[in-house]
Amino acid sequence: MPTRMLIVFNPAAGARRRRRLLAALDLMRGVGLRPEVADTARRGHAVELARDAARCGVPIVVAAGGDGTIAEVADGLAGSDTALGVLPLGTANVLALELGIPRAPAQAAAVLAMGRTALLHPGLARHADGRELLFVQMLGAGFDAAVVHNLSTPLKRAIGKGAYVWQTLREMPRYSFAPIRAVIDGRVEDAASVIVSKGRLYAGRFLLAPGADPRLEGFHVALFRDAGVVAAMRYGAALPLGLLPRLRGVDIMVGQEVRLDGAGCPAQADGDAAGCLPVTIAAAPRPMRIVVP
Ligand SMILES: Nc1ncnc2c1ncn2[C@@H]1O[C@H](COP(=O)(O)OP(=O)(O)OP(=O)(O)O)[C@@H](O)[C@H]1O
Repeated sequence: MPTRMLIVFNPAAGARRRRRLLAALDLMRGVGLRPEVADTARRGHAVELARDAARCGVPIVVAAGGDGTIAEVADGLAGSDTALGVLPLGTANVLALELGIPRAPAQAAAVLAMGRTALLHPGLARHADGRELLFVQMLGAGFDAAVVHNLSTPLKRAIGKGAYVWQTLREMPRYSFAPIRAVIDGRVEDAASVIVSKGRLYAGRFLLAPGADPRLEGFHVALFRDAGVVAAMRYGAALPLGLLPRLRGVDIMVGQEVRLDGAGCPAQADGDAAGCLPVTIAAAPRPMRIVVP
């Protein structure tokens, strides 16, 4: 009996991604899978689609998109026995890179057909109004979140990662660099920006937190101590060179529970805007299974 599988796809992501999805679907059918596709109609819809599929006992729900879509599908599957699959069709695909999930449709389909799973430990951010947000890769507060909040989606669809570079250059002269207070398992730390990471990588293949692994519990918290344009330029230049974790003014701490405070400071989770501080971050109540190579 072929394995049932729901593929959750964001049609707003463009015709090129639809073509890559169709190629993957053909290959999946060829290796005995029975994929059904559900298109999202709006932001947040992937949570509902995944939750409904899990209630119906679908064994695997595949997020066909980037980290934002993966986080929404993971949110919908939380607490169920349905495994999360990934077809990396996003702009940065950080979780897929982290776990070695291939981008090419043929190889990605083969991974789903094998169905080997690992445990994934998502993070859960709680806002002051009680709203909760699940994330699989990272939550950023401060400068990188300002970039995400003000990023133009049409530009991102048109030029991909270049849109982040463009927006970073636009934010540098105008971002306020308001101070952030991080409380990591009770230790108080001050920073200009903070990234609470589940994984090693950031913004693609760039090294942020050596030793971090989304298959393990806990968080690596990168504290960017220095404020201002010059510091932001140093951090931005060190990232693609792989030097960020060793850079003066960057400290990485490990913890299980993180509280971030900073009046009006923007937050982003898995590359999507996630309101403002304060937030409290802890492990999601239950780990989940993810299909891996
Ligand atoms: N039908 C839709 N219309 C508008 N937005 C949607 C729709 N479906 C999903 N979205 C939103 O689009 C966001 C971005 O999608 P996704 O993360 O898959 O691609 P990406 O941003 O290009 O990839 P990456 O996270 O790797 O940069 C998702 O977080 C989701 O909330």
